Amino acid sequence: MNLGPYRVPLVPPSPKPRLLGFLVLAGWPWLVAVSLLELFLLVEPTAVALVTGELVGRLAQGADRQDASWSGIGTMLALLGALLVTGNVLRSMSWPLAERVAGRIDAAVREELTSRVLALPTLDRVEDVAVQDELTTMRSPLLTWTDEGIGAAAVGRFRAGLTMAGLVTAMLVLSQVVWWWGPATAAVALLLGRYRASMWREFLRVVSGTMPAAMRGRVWAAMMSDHRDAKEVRIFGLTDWLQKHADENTADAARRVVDSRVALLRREMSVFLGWAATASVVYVAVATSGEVSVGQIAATIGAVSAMFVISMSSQGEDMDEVAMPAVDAVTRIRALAPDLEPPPRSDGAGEIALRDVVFGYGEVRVLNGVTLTLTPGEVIAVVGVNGAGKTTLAKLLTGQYRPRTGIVVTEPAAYAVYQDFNRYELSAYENIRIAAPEATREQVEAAAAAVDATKLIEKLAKGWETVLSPKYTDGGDLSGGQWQKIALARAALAAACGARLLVLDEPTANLDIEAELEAFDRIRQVRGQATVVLISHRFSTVRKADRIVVLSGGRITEDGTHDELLAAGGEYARMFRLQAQQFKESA
Ligand SMILES: Nc1ncnc2c1ncn2[C@@H]1O[C@H](COP(=O)(O)OP(=O)(O)OP(=O)(O)O)[C@@H](O)[C@H]1O
Repeated sequence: MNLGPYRVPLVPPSPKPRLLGFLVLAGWPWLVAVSLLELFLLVEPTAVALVTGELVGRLAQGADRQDASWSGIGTMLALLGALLVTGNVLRSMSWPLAERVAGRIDAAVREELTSRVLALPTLDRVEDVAVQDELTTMRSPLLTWTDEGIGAAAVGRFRAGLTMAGLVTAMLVLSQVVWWWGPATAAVALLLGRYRASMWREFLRVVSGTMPAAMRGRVWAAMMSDHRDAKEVRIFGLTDWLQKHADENTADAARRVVDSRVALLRREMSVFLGWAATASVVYVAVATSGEVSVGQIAATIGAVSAMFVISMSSQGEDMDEVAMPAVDAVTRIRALAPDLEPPPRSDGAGEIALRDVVFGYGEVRVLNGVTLTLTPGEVIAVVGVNGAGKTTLAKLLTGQYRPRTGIVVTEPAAYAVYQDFNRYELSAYENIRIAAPEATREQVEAAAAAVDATKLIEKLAKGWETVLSPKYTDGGDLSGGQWQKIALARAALAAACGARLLVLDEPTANLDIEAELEAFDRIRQVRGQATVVLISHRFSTVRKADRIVVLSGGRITEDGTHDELLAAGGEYARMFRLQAQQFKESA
């Protein structure tokens, strides 16, 4: 079934993603600093060659005439010393500075994307597979073995662009002797540099190709030691099986990387030999040209080695290869069209209602014309088989999804406890306070007391301050039911702090029957003015609601009190009797 353009599609990149465009995120002072430093370092080898040539020339002249101009030689020596010292100092700063600039770019990209995702008003956009894919791709280069992201690629590309300045300077020195020597040697340098860059690209492609196997290996290996997986790994005797999979995947990835690295080393040797041959030809040509001074010979030797250093130093294109999918992903996330309409909000009269609401995930329609009006302050239960769309309905009621068609009027002051509520690695106190960060200590403690969670918290190693995770020393690991009490305490706190709509999506599934009934009674007491929507498969609790609706086939098919629905003899009555029968039989 085609549901039409339910989501605003991701717009293809326009204009084309441009790596260098990310540089501005580092800030202009940093860019100027990198530019000046890199330009100096690129020109410095040639400047050293020139000064050396001049120095050697003067020394030779002086030796001939037995009257060396010592002041000129002294100046040249001072200049050479200054160049070498400054060059070495700046060279040691080059890498840290580039890293800093790259880090600033990556941080700015992360910050921007986080705020873009947070700005998406409804959850369906965040849950969109395409958006999640883009976010994963965007983050992935930061996780690869190269540890390089968009920032490093942009800086690399920028530095590669600057190398041309270095090459031109060295070329001019070489051309002083015979004009075409400069361009000819620079052409060879460029070709060899490009060949080397293409070899590295090939290597990176192989490494990227091994990432899935390496990741799989890591996942298998992690399952053997993860405390959550440990119980099944042991009971099913999976250790050897997992180890085999982990080894196979890791070994395969490692072998491909090593083979590729060896091939790369061999090819790099050929580049170096090629350059050695080129340099030899130039040296022989200079030495045999006859009309060249000793100084020019020295300058030529320096310029040739400067060209080699410059052409080999550029890693820019290699980094492009790793980062381009991320650059592409960032461009597409930036192009995410803003939502056309804001999420549903209250009309101010406290009304909460859905009218002819249609909603689906992708092509699959889940709600197919739901109409439901909640009376302020009532406790309404929603029942239905697994997958009927109860949680989906809850997310529409809390404004987290927008209906495809139809109208949702809801209460902005809404709070929900879903089945898969978050278990924050925070203290017990913070785990409850998170529902209303402005709450006072008294309110948090009262909320815990309201759902009978105080005792369990006080028994923890550090009481309220115990981090609720076994990963920490003195951390606490709660049972499923105990965690649900924490989640219910959040709901109680939200109600105490002004929530007008509480959605409880199977919040008591892990509690025993007695605890569940008690929890439900307590929530009723502390909810204040809030309307409560309860989703549950337990009819012992459901029957206590003021009203019950049945969700079936994407619609509300039954609506009434427990007694009314039993008397109607529909699906509710059938489900209720089935559960009641099971209880009788097992009693
Ligand atoms: N984020 C999602 N993306 C795609 N499909 C989804 C998503 N969430 C739910 N669904 C699908 O929508 C349907 C309704 O799911 P929902 O969770 O609303 O049902 P439910 O009535 O709460 O089920 P249960 O009683 O098992 O909790 C299911 O078929 C489910 O697979």
